[in-house]
Amino acid sequence: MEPSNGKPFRSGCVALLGRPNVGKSSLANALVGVKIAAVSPKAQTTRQVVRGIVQTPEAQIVLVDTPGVHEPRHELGRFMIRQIREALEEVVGICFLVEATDQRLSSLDRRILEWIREAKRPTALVVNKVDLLKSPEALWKVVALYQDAYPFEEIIPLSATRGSNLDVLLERMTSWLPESEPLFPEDLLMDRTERFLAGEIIREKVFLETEQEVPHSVAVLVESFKSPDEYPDRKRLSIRASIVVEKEGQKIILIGSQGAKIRQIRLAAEEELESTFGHPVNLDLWVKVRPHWRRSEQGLRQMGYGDS
Ligand SMILES: Nc1nc2c(ncn2[C@@H]2O[C@H](COP(=O)(O)OP(=O)(O)OP(=O)(O)O)[C@@H](O)[C@H]2O)c(=O)[nH]1
Repeated sequence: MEPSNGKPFRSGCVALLGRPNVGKSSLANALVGVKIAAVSPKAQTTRQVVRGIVQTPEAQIVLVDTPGVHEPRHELGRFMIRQIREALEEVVGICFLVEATDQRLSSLDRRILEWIREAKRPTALVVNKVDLLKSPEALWKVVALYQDAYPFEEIIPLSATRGSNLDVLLERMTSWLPESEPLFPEDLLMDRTERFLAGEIIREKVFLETEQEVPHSVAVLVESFKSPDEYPDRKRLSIRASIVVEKEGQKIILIGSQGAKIRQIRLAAEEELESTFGHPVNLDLWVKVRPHWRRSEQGLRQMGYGDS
């Protein structure tokens, strides 16, 4: 495949890596231009690697959005960490995301830097959330903090939510890619199905509407996903999903007084599903209890978190 400027086409995978909540999924969504991954102010929103595809005239950049690096406390956490390690083997470059307001290197950051050393890939320090900074001096401080710990090839300050400096990041990532035919079909935006995305949108709304341990105990199973073509009046997308929690008490919280909480979640999810898929949506939500599903491999597999 020849791009318009006559240079050979490039294609490859680049990892977005960092602690929970630094904005990896927000950056993936901003670069792809549509939502491919759930975003919330709570740590560990992302649980599975999602690949988002950015197509430019010269290149196809496959962004590998990874779960936040954390100290796992159960099988789900270990599954998330395994995926991150596997992703690092597949990529040709790494974007290490940190926050512009960071004051010191955490133990998680140090662990990530060890993995980066082992991976031996070109790595950019991506300082996200620069919109929160009050002065340019504050940016120099955070850059110096991380630069002292690792010789990054590139330093790119940006804001994923404001969309600033994304073009510079894309340019740098493109320079890492080998000459190659596109890895994915050109019209594809992500490596997951619409059904998967629907489940993630519902789970994101649970994260946004619940507190403490409840969001982390939740899995969403999309039981049925019928596109308008399959639905009798041919105009609505019809989705039935179970929100699975670990304890009866969590189920009561999720349903809320007279069903108020689950209704709020359903309305928020319907609104986003409609704008994502471009059809009116009928969302049927059920809450189920599966004790300790996060603690066993079998429980994880039942919730769709299987090792590929
Ligand atoms: N102010 C500001 N907030 C941001 C920016 N980027 C992301 N955020 C917010 O940071 C929070 C975490 O964003 P996510 O994209 O879910 O972070 P993540 O790194 O994918 O998180 P995990 O799934 O826990 O690994 C959300 O509330 C985002 O809106 C930014 O550029 N500026």
